[in-house]
Amino acid sequence: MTGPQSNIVHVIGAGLAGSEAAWQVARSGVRVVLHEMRPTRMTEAHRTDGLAELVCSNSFRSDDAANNAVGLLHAEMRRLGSLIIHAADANQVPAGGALAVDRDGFSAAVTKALNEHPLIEIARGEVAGLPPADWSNVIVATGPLTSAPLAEAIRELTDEGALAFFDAIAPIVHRESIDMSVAWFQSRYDKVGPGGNGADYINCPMTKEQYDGFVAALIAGEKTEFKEWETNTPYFDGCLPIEVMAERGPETLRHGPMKPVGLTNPHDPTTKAYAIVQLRQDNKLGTLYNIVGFQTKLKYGEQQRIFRTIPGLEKAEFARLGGLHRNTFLNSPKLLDTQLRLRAQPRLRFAGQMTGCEGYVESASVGLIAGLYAAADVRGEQLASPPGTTALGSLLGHITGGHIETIEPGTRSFQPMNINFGLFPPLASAPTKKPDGSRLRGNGKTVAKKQAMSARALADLDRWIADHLNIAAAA
Ligand SMILES: Cc1cc2nc3c(=O)[nH]c(=O)nc-3n(C[C@H](O)[C@H](O)[C@H](O)COP(=O)(O)OP(=O)(O)OC[C@H]3O[C@@H](n4cnc5c(N)ncnc54)[C@H](O)[C@@H]3O)c2cc1C
Repeated sequence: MTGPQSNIVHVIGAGLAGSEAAWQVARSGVRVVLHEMRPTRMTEAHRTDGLAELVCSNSFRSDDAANNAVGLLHAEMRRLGSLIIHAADANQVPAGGALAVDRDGFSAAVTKALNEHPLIEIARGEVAGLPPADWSNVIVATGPLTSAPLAEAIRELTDEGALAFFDAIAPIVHRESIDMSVAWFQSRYDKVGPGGNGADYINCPMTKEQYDGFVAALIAGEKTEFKEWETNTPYFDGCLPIEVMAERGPETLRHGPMKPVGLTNPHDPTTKAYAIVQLRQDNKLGTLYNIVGFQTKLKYGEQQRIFRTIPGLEKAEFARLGGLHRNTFLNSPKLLDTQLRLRAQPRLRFAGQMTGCEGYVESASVGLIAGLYAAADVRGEQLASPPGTTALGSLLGHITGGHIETIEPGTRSFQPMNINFGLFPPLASAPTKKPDGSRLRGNGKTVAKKQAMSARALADLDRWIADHLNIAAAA
């Protein structure tokens, strides 16, 4: 493509995020070059040269916009003219309440739409390092398996610890599902760290019998195997899976993440716990807590079964489960501004899983907003961020600032996250009554809360679209 580079957006990577970003840029009337390295170079997981290839499952998860956060994100993306959701809708296969697709039909539809758009040029070839200096408006959407030369160049631009090559994810629990008649708030030795108040952790006590049973369950629990290409990536610096620690000896965890020192159980102050599991606040809202040091390769079902044996977590609801796999992503809350631009080099904007979201839909949604931001830049405008009450806005909030750094210095704690209601700001007043005036109880309350959050999100998104975008919201 010839012409002044300042009028062109370059998108690197035509996966879920890059394809959506390119579509949104072009839809805004701005020219775009979409760079994709396949088929010249493949990632370890992609198999085709199709754009927006789904590397694993064919599901975009729940399509229930009223009760499920990812379903709500689908609805928001439909209102914003998403190519990815449109192609998914057009290539649906039956999957109950989920939006699942025929993967080949889906990828072919995305490829066709991008190929046929007059403002989009598709350039096949790897961007093997930092983009040329005259590319003034770039979206990097190269995904969890970004090719090595580009990943290395980005790492040099940031700093040693700012670009991760591995997820070592500890499970994250919804705060309201923790039984505080068993657990309690306290920091070890009541230490007040930066931003803390001396009672920053939730502690769950264990007796010797409970601890021994827990260690045995970790060792016996079914694990996910590493893929062959993952075994070559180093991950052992300070993020050993909890079951590997358990295998090293029965006392290892009691001297590691489960040490019982510096903590007193206010529910039973005279009894010393044999081991203590700690949970640390994970988002500014205080709605999510991660289980400290519990990164794991246990299968998801096993994690729920075993972690619910921890006193206080019997009814734990998990916002995400633990894991360990190859994933290239930025420490975005530090490195990116609210417009997803790299602070160190603002011509580079990031999108997709590299920003620290997780999942096909989330990656595409971050591509969508990155495309709108980039197109606004070309017009010399700045697009206001979507409201934090929307699914898109709350996900962006998590990526660019909502996550809190750990209160002990040194450990990097930002981890990729699926959209979930824990990322949304609480309602000004939670519903307490049904439409017939009777009181809501138990699960009914949770359902009503989610529905109220979803309704608030869609109303706020429609207002934002009317105020800031030159398109009509499609219901
Ligand atoms: C093995 C694996 C399985 C996963 N399974 C699921 C799942 O089942 N469900 C789910 O919701 N999420 C899954 N994910 C997580 C995530 O949702 C997907 O990886 C998703 O595709 C991320 O979207 P993206 O656009 O950020 O990256 P991608 O869709 O991976 O797109 C990145 C694109 O950039 C290209 N590229 C890379 N480097 C360069 C370069 N230097 N120059 C030019 N092009 C480049 C790649 O070829 C690719 O096409 C999985 C991730 C992995 C790694």
